[in-house]
Amino acid sequence: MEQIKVTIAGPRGRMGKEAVELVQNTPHFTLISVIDHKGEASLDVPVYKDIEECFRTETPHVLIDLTTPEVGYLHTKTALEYGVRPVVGTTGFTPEELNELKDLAESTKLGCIIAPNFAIGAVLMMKFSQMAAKYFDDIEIIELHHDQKLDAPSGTAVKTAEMIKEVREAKTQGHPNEKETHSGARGATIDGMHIHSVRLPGLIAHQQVMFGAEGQTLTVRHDSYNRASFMSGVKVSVETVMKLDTLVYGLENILD
Ligand SMILES: NC(=O)C1=CN([C@@H]2O[C@H](COP(=O)(O)OP(=O)(O)OC[C@H]3O[C@@H](n4cnc5c(N)ncnc54)[C@H](OP(=O)(O)O)[C@@H]3O)[C@@H](O)[C@H]2O)C=CC1
Ligand SMILES: O=C(O)C1=N[C@H](C(=O)O)C[C@H](O)C1
Repeated sequence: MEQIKVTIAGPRGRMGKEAVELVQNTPHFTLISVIDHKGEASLDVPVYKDIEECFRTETPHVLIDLTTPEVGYLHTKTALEYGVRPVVGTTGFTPEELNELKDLAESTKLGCIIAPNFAIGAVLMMKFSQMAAKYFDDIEIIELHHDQKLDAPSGTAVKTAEMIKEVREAKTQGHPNEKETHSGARGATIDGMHIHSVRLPGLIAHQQVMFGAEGQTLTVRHDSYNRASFMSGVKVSVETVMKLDTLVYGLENILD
C-alpha cells in the first residue's frame, strides 16, 4: 500500500495527541511533521510554528487539522494553496468559509474532507435523526460537551440540523406566543429547530435529538466517552481524501 505522508496541526491538543498516536501506529501512514504555534510539541519529527514555513520545507500528502475555528480555516486554505489535502476535524467554520474552501478545492482539484464528527456512532445518530425527521417535525437538539470547548453550538449539532433541514419543511416550534423571560432559555434556532448547548467538566462529547408528536417522544442519542472513538473516522478520511478531487463536508458522505 502506498505510504501517505501526514502533517498534523494541533499535536498537543486533546484530539491532536490521539491523531499523532493513530498516524504513528498505522503502517501505511508516516508522520513527517507537526504544526504547533508554540513550538512545544515533543516528538521525533520537525515541529513548525507556522504552516507556510512547514509547507515551504515539507511535502506532506495530507494535513490533519485539529486546532481552533479561525486557525483551522486558515490552515485548510493554506494547505489547498500548497497542494496538500486537508482532513479537518476542527469545528466552528462559517457557511461562507465552507463555500470558499469548496471553491478552492474544486479549482485546485484537490480532495478535502471536513468532518464535524469522526465517530461512526455520531454519524449514525445524525442519519437516524434525519430518518426520524420525516415523520416527526418537532425537534430539539441537545448537545453536551466538556467545558473547554470553544464553539457553540457544536459542529455536530449544526450538521444534524442541516441534515434534518434537507428532509423537513421549516417550521416555528412551540407556542406562537412563547416568550423568553430569561434570554437564551429556548436555545439557538436553525430552521425552527432549537439547539441547546450544555458545557460541564466530566463530559466528553454527547448529543441527543428529541422528537415529539401527539402522545409520544423519540430520543436518538450518541455518547463519545473518549477521543479514541473519533480515530477510525480520521483514518478512513486520510485514506479517502487521497482519492478525491473536491471538498466533502461530513463523514456520512464517504461511508458506504
Ligand atoms: N471532528 C471531530 O470528530 C472532532 C472535532 N473536534 C474539534 O477539534 C478541535 C480541537 O479540539 P480539542 O483537541 O478538544 O481542542 P484542544 O484545545 O485540546 O486542542 C487544540 C490545539 O490547537 C492548538 N493550536 C491553537 N492555535 C494553533 C496554531 N496556530 N497552530 C497549531 N496549533 C494551534 C492549541 O494549542 P494551545 O494548547 O497552545 O492553545 C491546542 O493544542 C475543535 O475545533 C473541536 O471542536 C473535537 C473532537 C472531535
Ligand atoms: O470539541 C469537541 O470535543 C467536539 N467537537 C466536535 C463538534 O463540535 O461537534 C465533535 C465532537 O462533538 C467533539
